[in-house]
Amino acid sequence: MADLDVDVVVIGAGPVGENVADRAHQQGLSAAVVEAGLVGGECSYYACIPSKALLRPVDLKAAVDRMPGVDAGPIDVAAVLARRDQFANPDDSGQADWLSGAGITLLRGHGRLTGERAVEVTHDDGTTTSVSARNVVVATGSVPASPPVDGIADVGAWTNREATQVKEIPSSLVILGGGVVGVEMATAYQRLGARVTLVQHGERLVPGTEPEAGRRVQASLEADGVDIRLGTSMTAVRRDGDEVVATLGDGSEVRAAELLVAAGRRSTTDDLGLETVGLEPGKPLAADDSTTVLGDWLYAVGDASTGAKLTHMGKYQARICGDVVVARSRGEELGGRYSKHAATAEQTAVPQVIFTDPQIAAVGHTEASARDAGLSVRAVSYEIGSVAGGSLQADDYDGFATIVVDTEREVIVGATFVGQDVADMVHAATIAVVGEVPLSRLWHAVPSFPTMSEVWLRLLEAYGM
Ligand SMILES: Cc1cc2nc3c(=O)[nH]c(=O)nc-3n(C[C@H](O)[C@H](O)[C@H](O)COP(=O)(O)OP(=O)(O)OC[C@H]3O[C@@H](n4cnc5c(N)ncnc54)[C@H](O)[C@@H]3O)c2cc1C
Ligand SMILES: NC(=O)c1ccc[n+]([C@@H]2O[C@H](COP(=O)([O-])OP(=O)(O)OC[C@H]3O[C@@H](n4cnc5c(N)ncnc54)[C@H](O)[C@@H]3O)[C@@H](O)[C@H]2O)c1
Repeated sequence: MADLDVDVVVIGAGPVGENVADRAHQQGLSAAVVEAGLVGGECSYYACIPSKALLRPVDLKAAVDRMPGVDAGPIDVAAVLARRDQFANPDDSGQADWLSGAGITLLRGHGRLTGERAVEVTHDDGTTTSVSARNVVVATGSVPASPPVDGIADVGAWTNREATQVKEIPSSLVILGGGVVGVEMATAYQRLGARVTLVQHGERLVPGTEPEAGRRVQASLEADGVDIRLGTSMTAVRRDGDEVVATLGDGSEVRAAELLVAAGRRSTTDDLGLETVGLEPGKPLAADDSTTVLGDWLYAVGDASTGAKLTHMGKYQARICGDVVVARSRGEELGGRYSKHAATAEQTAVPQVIFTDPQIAAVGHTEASARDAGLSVRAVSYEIGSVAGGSLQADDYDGFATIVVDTEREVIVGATFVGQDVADMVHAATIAVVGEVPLSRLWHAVPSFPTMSEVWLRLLEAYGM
């Protein structure tokens, strides 16, 4: 007999795990979540929330500085860090209270599968709780990947945790990785007073985006004074007194007070008992569109899975997963594409906002990824500064929009917006992509004057409407 028997046990109470439990519980199932660290996961304390709390003030100051007649004054770094603490104080009692208030059992400890529909939780004091559950959901998130750099384990390198919880901005920072974390943290730290060097082994920053987006962010970071080293890897790193000394592939050395490793993330599936159910530990769990991994009982969502490593996509998978578990518990058939039981947007319309200056807000395909997927596409671009709303938003507005049009169906399969304050513009594109709205109908979606959304009209005209 297990110590606890529930309909659903979720391993990992990050934003994604919490949402699965809530969705299933709200529809009448009993649910428990197992959490080894903080309820709320990486996103709340060490990732999305604190990083954006560091970025919003520097973004706002840059916008004000671009506007004649208003004066932002210098940044009060201590006040910025204090406000960050209000958002991301690593105390999870509020989130734990929310779970218990919602009627979801919280088991603090490390969860492992011990066989089909069976989980054991090892608590901090070494005691264990056995849980039997009709459904087991893996929502264990991810940890930073460690690139193969000699000496990296011995220099006290920062991960996203130290970077987002920092108490004092270091005089200098070398960042390994020019992906999303790398460019966001380069923006924040350079503008909060550190001298930043960014090392990226590819030829461009944020490689998954339209190439011009990476170039604009690079130009802006360089204008801020960030030293960007593209096309070179870090090969070795050592401490020399108070400094870290990084050796790059071209033989050059970079010295800085701290090193931040931002070289991607690895799904946390290595110590999860996956071998007890015939799965290989240490890899992202491959789930189908219904988020199912095995049979009708094992599911994977969020960063632990092969899906997009983004909070909003994980929470979308969580809603799908909760509804699938509920449907199966009621003996109902699962619906198809675009039902509540299929995470179809994972294949067609993943949105992401990168909070650099300029911001990059994109959804669906880039031109290159659409061609790689075998689509016949035409991409058109337009400078946002050339529409009245853009020129009013900022002098010399630096930014553009691109739409990728499937020429056979005449629908948009991807869009990218780059520039100041474009974050919220991407959702209109997400609706157009998911809705497969024909261009002939989009022509009647009239953007208000004078807003930056008028770029939609110019894009359609550029396409030939
Ligand atoms: C610096 C940074 C900034 C980011 N900014 C954004 C952003 O702006 N927008 C965005 O959409 N995404 C952002 N992301 C990505 C986002 O943080 C992740 O996609 C999101 O946290 C994934 O949620 P999750 O619940 O799957 O995993 P996590 O948040 O990692 O939570 C997993 C939880 O599972 C627990 N756990 C793991 N193993 C076990 C176990 N065996 N037993 C019990 N508990 C366990 C962990 O302690 C953790 O609390 C950012 C990431 C980083 C690193
Ligand atoms: N605003 C957001 O949505 C947001 C913000 C931060 C992070 N995230 C998510 O968190 C995840 C992790 O972000 P990330 O930036 O760590 O990963 P990433 O995969 O976006 O970027 C890692 C980068 O590091 C580079 N790299 C890897 N090894 C290297 C080496 N040895 N030397 C030099 N460069 C090297 C890669 O070329 C790559 O560009 C991503 O999935 C991202 O989407 C999202």
